Amino acid sequence: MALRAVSALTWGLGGPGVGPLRSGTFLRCATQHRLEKMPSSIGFPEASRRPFSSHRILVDVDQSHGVATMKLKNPPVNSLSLELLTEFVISWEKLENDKSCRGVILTSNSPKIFSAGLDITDMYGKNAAHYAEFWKAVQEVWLKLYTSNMVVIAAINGSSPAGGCLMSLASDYRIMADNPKYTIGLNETLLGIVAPFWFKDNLVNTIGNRASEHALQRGLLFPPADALKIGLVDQIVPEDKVQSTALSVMSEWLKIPDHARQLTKTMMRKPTADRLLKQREADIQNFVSFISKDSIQKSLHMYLKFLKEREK
Ligand SMILES: CC/C=C\C/C=C\C/C=C\CCC/C=C/C(=O)SCCNC(=O)CCNC(=O)[C@H](O)C(C)(C)COP(=O)(O)OP(=O)(O)OC[C@H]1O[C@@H](n2cnc3c(N)ncnc32)[C@H](O)[C@@H]1OP(=O)(O)O
Repeated sequence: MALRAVSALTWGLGGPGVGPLRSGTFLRCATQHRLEKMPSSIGFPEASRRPFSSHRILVDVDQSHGVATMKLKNPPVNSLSLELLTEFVISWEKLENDKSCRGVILTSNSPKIFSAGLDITDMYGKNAAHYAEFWKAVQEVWLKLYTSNMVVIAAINGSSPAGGCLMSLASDYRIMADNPKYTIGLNETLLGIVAPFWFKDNLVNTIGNRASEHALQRGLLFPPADALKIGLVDQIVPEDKVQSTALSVMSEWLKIPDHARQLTKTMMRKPTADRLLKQREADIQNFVSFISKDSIQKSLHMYLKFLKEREK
């Protein structure tokens, strides 16, 4: 009972839009008290777990530690379809509105693939209204992730091209499974398409201008060790340690008082998010006209054909 009161006060102080810190020392002690009890593996005690799910998103909230694990579940390759993106936003808002949730670990339910990126079939052979709705959903997911008040850790347990890489980039910290078969990067040019300015901004903010120029123009997909070298991921760990590492990194991040971390995150990220927010509609129109071009549709058709016919 006593612990519950302390936790509620701590989270109340740290939640979004709350007043100034009353006692930094108390907050730190209370937070640490809770975090010391955080398990180093996924085995949350049943009583404090509150799972919820939709067709393509599985969420498990560990209420006693204020950490949710969100898993993408869209077989076979976790492509980011309009349906998945829509369900993602609904689940995300639920977590944002849950004062007890301070951090989210974003991962995949499929072995070997974090996410194959945007669902190409949502960008091919559809009408302008569909493309517009799809792109708005892509923007929304990125904005939610990039500007979240919660600590977001990407536990990248498989390949993560293009849109999958973007979701990782929008997180606060990236941990990738150290398997050379997996790759991560913004490979849009290989499909004959172009990463929009806000994908590019997020990449530049993460790995710098020169490395981004190189990576983006060539559509490079990096194996984990190379991704670590250029700072595209923060840590690589054996495959079976991705989730436990994410939990222990999360416990470190959650030692920082929420309001101070959140204000700092906003200071760092707001200009980039605002750049999209200021021209959101124009960005949608730009996408629709770009993706509707015959030449681009032809490129996507060829790429889908290549994916289906290539040797495995
Ligand atoms: C000045 C600026 C001007 C203009 C800019 C304006 C606007 C911007 C315009 C566009 C921006 C778009 C940004 C796009 C972002 C993206 O994310 S595009 C998607 C890129 N993704 C990829 O390239 C990954 C492709 N997939 C793979 O490499 C592999 O599938 C995999 C490594 C992920 C997994 O490999 P395997 O396990 O071997 O699985 P398969 O390859 O057999 O795949 C199974 C099945 O799934 C289908 N599939 C794979 N990826 C996708 C996908 N992204 N979308 C839809 N479907 C996909 C694949 O074809 C197989 O289908 P079947 O053969 O089973 O039918």
